[in-house]
Amino acid sequence: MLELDQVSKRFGEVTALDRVSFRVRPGTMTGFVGANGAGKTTTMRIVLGVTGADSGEVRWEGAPLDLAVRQGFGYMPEERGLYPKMPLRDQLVFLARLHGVDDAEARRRAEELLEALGLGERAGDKLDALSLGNQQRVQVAAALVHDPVLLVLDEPFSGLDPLAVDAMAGILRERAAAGVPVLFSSHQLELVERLCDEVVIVDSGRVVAAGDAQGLRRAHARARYRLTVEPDAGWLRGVPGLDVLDVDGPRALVELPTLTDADPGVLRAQEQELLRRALEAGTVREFTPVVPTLAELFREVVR
Ligand SMILES: Nc1ncnc2c1ncn2[C@@H]1O[C@H](COP(=O)(O)OP(=O)(O)OP(=O)(O)O)[C@@H](O)[C@H]1O
Repeated sequence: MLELDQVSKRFGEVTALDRVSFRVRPGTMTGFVGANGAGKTTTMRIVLGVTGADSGEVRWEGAPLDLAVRQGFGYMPEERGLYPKMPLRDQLVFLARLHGVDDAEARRRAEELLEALGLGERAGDKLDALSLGNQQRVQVAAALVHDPVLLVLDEPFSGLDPLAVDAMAGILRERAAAGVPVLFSSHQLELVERLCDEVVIVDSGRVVAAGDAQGLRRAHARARYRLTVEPDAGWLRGVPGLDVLDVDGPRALVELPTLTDADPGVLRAQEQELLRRALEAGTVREFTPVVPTLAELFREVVR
């Protein structure tokens, strides 16, 4: 497991990271989200040792990181760092060799990865002869070629078409399923929601929410319900304290004034009161809690 413990970093007057703490567990895909400049790249660079932290600690399996441990990590940096004029196979072999993999094994892995990424036939082509999406696949191959114990990827999905997104997602999922903790940053919240077990949300260098994606969506949002009350749900607009997000004939989407992780007694009382009013107003066909999307959670915690 990777652990960040109170990691802080300043660049002159700018506080890039302010006591950032979170964990990336074995076998999980963790999505790292935050607005531009929130501190994602800086965090990843500190994990990989590209940048040093001012204070705090990063640990792997409970021990502070050193060069040997970092050698075992796989990193896809934001500034894609491969050689445009070098054939794909040669780049991957070279990178694996840098990580201490012997030549025969490096060749075997390079071929296997290129095959798995649908680039087997392009192994002898130069990187700059490939489309952007295919270059991105090679970038991820470069992060994987030494069979890393941890994967850290900065925006691996940016610029990919839907098919390439699926291919990339499949590769990352497979690594996670093999027990590798996977941390990746993305601005595509629907994608993060679809792929991740855990999410970490940063805002201005601080972690504002972290943990199980489903649980966070529930805990950080206001209690929301889909209501269908025949013949018409317009009366909901007159209920004090109720936020009516949408009404369409008998159907409505409403929010109680309470967070879903508030005192369960308070929440239940508000729910019952709403239901009582609905039963008075007509025939209740539907009264269902609605879990907000990750994008909605993001807007709620990043203000
Ligand atoms: N080398 C540097 N020198 C000065 N300031 C820096 C440097 N690197 C990052 N910063 C600043 O630190 C803050 C965090 O930047 P960082 O690149 O980590 O954000 P990010 O979340 O990755 O953003 P994006 O989504 O735009 O990639 C920003 O205010 C940025 O301007």
